Amino acid sequence: MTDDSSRAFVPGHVTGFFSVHEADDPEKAGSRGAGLTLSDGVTVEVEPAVETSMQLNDEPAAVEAVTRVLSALGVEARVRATTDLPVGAGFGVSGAAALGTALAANRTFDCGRSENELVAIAHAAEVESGTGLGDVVAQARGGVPIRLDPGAPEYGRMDGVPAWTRIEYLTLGERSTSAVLSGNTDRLSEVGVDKLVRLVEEPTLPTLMETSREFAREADLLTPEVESVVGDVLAEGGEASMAMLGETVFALGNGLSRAGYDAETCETYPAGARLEMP
Ligand SMILES: Nc1ncnc2c1ncn2[C@@H]1O[C@H](COP(=O)(O)OP(=O)(O)O)[C@@H](O)[C@H]1O
Ligand SMILES: CC(C)(COP(=O)(O)O)[C@@H](O)C(=O)O
Repeated sequence: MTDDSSRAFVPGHVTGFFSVHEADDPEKAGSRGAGLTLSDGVTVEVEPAVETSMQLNDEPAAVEAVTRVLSALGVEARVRATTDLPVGAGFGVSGAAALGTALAANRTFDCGRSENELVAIAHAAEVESGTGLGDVVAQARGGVPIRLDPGAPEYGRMDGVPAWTRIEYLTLGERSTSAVLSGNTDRLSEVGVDKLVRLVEEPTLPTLMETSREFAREADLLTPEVESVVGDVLAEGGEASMAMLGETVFALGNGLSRAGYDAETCETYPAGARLEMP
């Protein structure tokens, strides 16, 4: 790191179920739903540059939400994001990169914004890019977030499942979030609201997993591969579901390895996105 660079860490976030809420103002648009933030996340380093550029795991990369954040702050920067998480697989990597860029750029360039203002900038950038609706506010909160109302901090009401757990995940392939979000989401949203009502009545991890499984099936998002892996975990007495929106299965505890899969391991992340010590 150079003297004038700053670094932030943002947890990954898997959504279990969600409903889409559109609005003209991207700060008011978003999703309601629930998921888990993860100790596996994205580290973002920002330093001043003559012209904006971005790298993801040391390769040149384009994440629209990141460039939108830099434009909103009126700065040109070199952004370096690193992550062990698969990209485009339902872990909110684009939201994490946007939020990490907002936090680190604010410090590097002395932009003088508050945390809520930076979350709002990253949320709006993510919504306008079509790559996510609720990841940024969940990643800013940490834990096992329940998104009661959609939108940036000024609008979105949040709660959480008071829990900590080890998590395993297995990615079978990529799935474009923007392709799903730009299609008809009426049915998906109807099911998502239904599951939210259930989870609010009983805010526990088993209910989160059960409602997530029902959502994936009833909203017609399951693929045969994901369904078969989830079925194997359940058959061994474990809890698993599909990460929205990706070809990814996540399980509580050691559910995937117990079913014979070679899975990645992490845990829920108790806190929200944060700047790191220089
Ligand atoms: N190697 C890559 N694979 C997939 N997406 C990538 C890659 N590099 C950059 N991107 C960008 O990252 C973003 C991924 O967004 P999304 O599909 O919502 O996935 P995620 O669930 O990880 O947030 C998109 O903006 C895409 O253009
Ligand atoms: C499910 C999704 C719309 C996209 O999530 P991802 O593919 O991880 O960017 C998320 O942002 C949400 O609102 O819950």
